Order: sequence, then structure tokens, then C-alpha cells
Amino acid sequence: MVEFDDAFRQHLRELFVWRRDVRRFRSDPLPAGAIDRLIETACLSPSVGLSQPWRFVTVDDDARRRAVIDDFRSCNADALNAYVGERAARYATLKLSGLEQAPGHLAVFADKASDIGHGLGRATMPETTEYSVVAAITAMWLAARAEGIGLGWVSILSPDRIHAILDLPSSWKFIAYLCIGYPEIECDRPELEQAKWEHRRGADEFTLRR
Ligand SMILES: Cc1cc2c(cc1C)N(C[C@H](O)[C@H](O)[C@H](O)COP(=O)(O)O)c1[nH]c(=O)[nH]c(=O)c1N2
Repeated sequence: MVEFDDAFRQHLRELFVWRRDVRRFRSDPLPAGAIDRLIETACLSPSVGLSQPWRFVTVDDDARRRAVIDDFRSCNADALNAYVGERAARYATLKLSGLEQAPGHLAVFADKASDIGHGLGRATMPETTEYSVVAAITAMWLAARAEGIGLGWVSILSPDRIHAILDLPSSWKFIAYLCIGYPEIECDRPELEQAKWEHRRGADEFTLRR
């Protein structure tokens, strides 16, 4: 039996407050085994029917990393073109990935074909497979921050292209590409808020009572 006291709860809240999506990384490498440790923690996450559908791919090969960066550049140029006027000008100033600097690249997939969990919970909601993988990524994000490691989620990518670059089974659905490394700075406010792209709203804006 483990009990968590008020001091722990307060500390845990600080972890949530100080977790950031990181795009600016220092160049120093991660300690040996750091990413494996984060993956181990992520595997403790809830998953539909205990299916553990997460699949993690560490990307260390230079040519593959370069191809991912090229894909990001192309997708980001398309994204910029979809905005006009002042919003386009502002988008152009944002830093939306740390792919070039991050010492760690981790691609995350959901295995849609695995029969682990025997289908429990997925019959009417097959998308719970992907939800389970996102839950694992969130755990990893927080576990990383607790070690002083930053994690940045990059989704400005073409899933088909990432799949081809990494040469993976067709049943694996691309969920996330994560940049991992030590952050240049720590902050308790989202970078997009600091850049005046969007501001964080309170829970009352998203809560209905019925
Ligand atoms: C599914 C998903 C996908 C993305 C993101 C997040 C999530 C959950 N975020 C990070 C996002 O911008 C960030 O979480 C918010 O701006 C809030 O900031 P903090 O995470 O609180 O620092 C993100 N950020 C970015 O710079 N490039 C990206 O492609 C993405 N993609």
C-alpha cells in the first residue's frame, strides 16, 4: 500500500504546471538508457483491454532523421500557405519543432492488428487503441519532465511518409513523432501563449453540467 501526502500532491501539481512542449533543445546528449526508461514508464499507462497497443521506434539513423526533417519542412510550408495576413505572418515566426537539435527522436505508433487484450473495449470504439497510445505519450511527457528532460510532439508531418521512411508494418498507425532532449529554458507557460498565438483557458470554459 502506498500513500501520497499533501506535499507530494503539491509537488505533482508543479510537475503538471512545469511540463512543456519543448522545441528548443540544448545539444548535450541524454544519459544512456534515458529513452528506454521513459518507454518503460509509458508502458505502465492505461490501455483499452490491457492491449498495450503502443509501439515505440527510436530513430537514430541520420538518413532517416534527415528525411523526417525534410517532411516536416514540406508540411510546415503547406501549413503556412493555409494562413493569410497577420495570422500567416505570426505563424511564420513560430518554432514548431526541435527536430534539428533534439538528441533523441522517438516515433510512436498504435498497432491496430494486435490481438493483445482480445478486443475488450474496442468493439464499438476501435479508436480506443489510438487513445491508449496518447495516454502513454502523456505519461512519458510527465516522466521526462520529472527527470529534467524535455519532450516536443511534432505532428506537422505526413503519416504515410513517416511510415515509409521508417519501414514499419502496415497495421501500425502513426500517432506521434517526439523530440527528446534537455530544454534550453524552463517555463510555466506554453510557448504558443508567450508567442501570442493562443492563450490557455480555464477549466470552467470546457465544463458543462447536465
Ligand atoms: C497531439 C499534439 C500534437 C502537437 C502538439 C501537442 C499535441 C497534444 N504540440 C504541442 C502543443 O502546441 C502544446 O502542447 C500546446 O501549445 C500547449 O503547450 P504546453 O504543452 O503546455 O507547453 C505541437 N507543438 C509544435 O510545436 N508542433 C507540433 O507539431 C505539435 N503537435
